[in-house]
Amino acid sequence: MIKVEAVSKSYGNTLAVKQVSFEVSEGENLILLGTSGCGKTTTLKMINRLITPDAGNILVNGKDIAKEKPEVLRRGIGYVLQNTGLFPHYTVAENIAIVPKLLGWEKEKIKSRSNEIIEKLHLSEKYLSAYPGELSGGQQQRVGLARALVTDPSVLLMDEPFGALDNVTRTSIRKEFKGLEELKRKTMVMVTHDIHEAFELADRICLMNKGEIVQIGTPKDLLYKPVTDFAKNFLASEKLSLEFKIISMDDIWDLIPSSEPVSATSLSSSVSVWDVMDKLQSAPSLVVKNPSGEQKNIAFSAITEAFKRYQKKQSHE
Ligand SMILES: Nc1ncnc2c1ncn2[C@@H]1O[C@H](COP(=O)(O)OP(=O)(O)OP(=O)(O)O)[C@@H](O)[C@H]1O
Repeated sequence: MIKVEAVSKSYGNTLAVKQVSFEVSEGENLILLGTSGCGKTTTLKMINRLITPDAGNILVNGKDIAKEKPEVLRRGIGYVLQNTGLFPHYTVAENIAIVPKLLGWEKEKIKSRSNEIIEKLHLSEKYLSAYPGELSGGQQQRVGLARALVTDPSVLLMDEPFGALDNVTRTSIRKEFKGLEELKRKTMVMVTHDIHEAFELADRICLMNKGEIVQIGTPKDLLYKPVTDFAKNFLASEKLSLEFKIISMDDIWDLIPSSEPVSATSLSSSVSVWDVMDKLQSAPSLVVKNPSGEQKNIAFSAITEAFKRYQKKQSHE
């Protein structure tokens, strides 16, 4: 659990972070989102004491971090840096082994855990002896994540973890990231300026502007209940595509007419409207099943109609 209480930081005359407070529950992924220079990275780096706040308190797992030795604190917090931050003259195995070595792990334990984490992140073991420069951007990103996860820390901080990747790699790695078992129990704070990334990965989003928090809430809160014009305008140009991605078939289930299923295979109703519409490009209809086992046959007209009605309902709430 992470608790940030009224934290501020200035660089000379620049007030980079002003009275920022938030909590991240165990197992939650909070994403700091905002325009360039709004204080996201400074906020993140204060959580592992890479930057010292001028005022306020930060607690990690109940302990005031100001009272802990920075190096001890950092060994317990996974950190994925912008542009991976891998040491170019260390092999992949050596990069991954940095924190385990500091913790005094036996050689064999380092080796077996490195192999395990590399496999979980879908990287071949053959890369362990390679140097970062010999890997693609996506592979380097996986190594950065492996290095942060190797000691299985309960807290993970990530600064634009997919920032250096091209759009196609970024989208696919993001999907994979979402499904990673190793990340399911982690308490995470992630920085991004990419709205779609934030909406796809966050449990809650902390929208920042000029060093201050504008709004903290679920993706749906931000879309349907923006608290200021800034929040509304920040998302305006992407609103429709974000809605397609965060509205699930569960959300619109009751708005879709019942019908007899016409296929033996079915999709889970937890999928997004976007995913179903994507699949409907190559099939006239498909069957979706909800958690109680009810199945509905979904065609393009039914889903668009239900989606429109859902949008209307939200705007009236
Ligand atoms: N070391 C520093 N010295 C002086 N000013 C700094 C320093 N680091 C950050 N700043 C300034 O503090 C403000 C917040 O910077 P920060 O990097 O936290 O923002 P950010 O939202 O992460 O931006 P970006 O997305 O561009 O990385 C900016 O105005 C930035 O120029």
